[in-house]
Amino acid sequence: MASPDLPPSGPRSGEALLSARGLRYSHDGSPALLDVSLHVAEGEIVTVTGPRGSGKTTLLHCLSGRLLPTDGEVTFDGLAVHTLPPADRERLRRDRFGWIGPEPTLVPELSVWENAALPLLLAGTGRRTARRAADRWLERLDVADHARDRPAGLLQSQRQRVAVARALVHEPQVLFADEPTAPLHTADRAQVLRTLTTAARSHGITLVLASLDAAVLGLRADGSGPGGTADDEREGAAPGGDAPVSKVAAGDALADRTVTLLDGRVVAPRPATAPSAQDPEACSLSV
Ligand SMILES: Nc1ncnc2c1ncn2[C@@H]1O[C@H](COP(=O)(O)OP(=O)(O)OP(=O)(O)O)[C@@H](O)[C@H]1O
Repeated sequence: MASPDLPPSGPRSGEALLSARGLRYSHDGSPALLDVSLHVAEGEIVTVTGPRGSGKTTLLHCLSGRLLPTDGEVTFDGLAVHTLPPADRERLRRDRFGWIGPEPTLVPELSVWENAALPLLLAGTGRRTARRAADRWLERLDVADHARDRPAGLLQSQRQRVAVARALVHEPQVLFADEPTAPLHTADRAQVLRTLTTAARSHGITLVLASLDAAVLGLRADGSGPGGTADDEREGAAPGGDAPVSKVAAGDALADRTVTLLDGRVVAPRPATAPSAQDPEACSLSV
């Protein structure tokens, strides 16, 4: 939850796990990000919203090292992501980040459980252990019955659930989710969003979620928001057999903080404009 004594600009860079400063990015000369700064604390759930074309996807791509910014910097856990050699950046993305896109991109030749277990298998985890972890997430996402099927035999919405399981199976430090509920029906959206945010809370995963979906902003962990389902009850047991999922207190919004982009700039919370004498960084467009 956003602590009331946090400044509206979000955590200061000194406390942040993930930081972007002065990010600019142009697609073939067409500007998509214009001086965006963002600091995300460990375990924080931040929603990035804004109209179509405002730069949400580009921001997540830059933060996760999938794109290198034209200007500015991205740091994660003390690492300058934008200057890492490609192989190191690849390893960082594979081992410590998770990614969910708006379309499920699964490997057609692999079974559903192998797809879900892929991050563990690539990291050298034994097949039996990887299978167990994948099965637990597939169950939680209501697709365990398809564990042995090929992705082609599933509905698009089921494939997206498998993609969500794959993003969570290695319990990444940061999970980037770009419109993760786009292929889902309204009722499914609520469950998948809740599974994502509950998993993030229980496993201390930092979540950066880009969404046009008003439900992300309006849903309540007690199910009182739009499209709430009874699936909360099933989320008590955490995959991995570790600490039970701690539910967010009733009435709390699922995201800690929302950052709004418009035309490649942060427009809310309003960026600080006046630097203070003690705080020279406060003059940057920082949220
Ligand atoms: N591959 C690309 N080539 C050229 N321009 C692009 C490309 N990807 C994005 N853009 C442009 O960059 C700007 C930001 O796009 P981006 O996809 O980051 O925004 P978005 O907020 O995620 O939009 P949406 O909600 O539609 O996904 C838009 O003007 C878009 O047209």
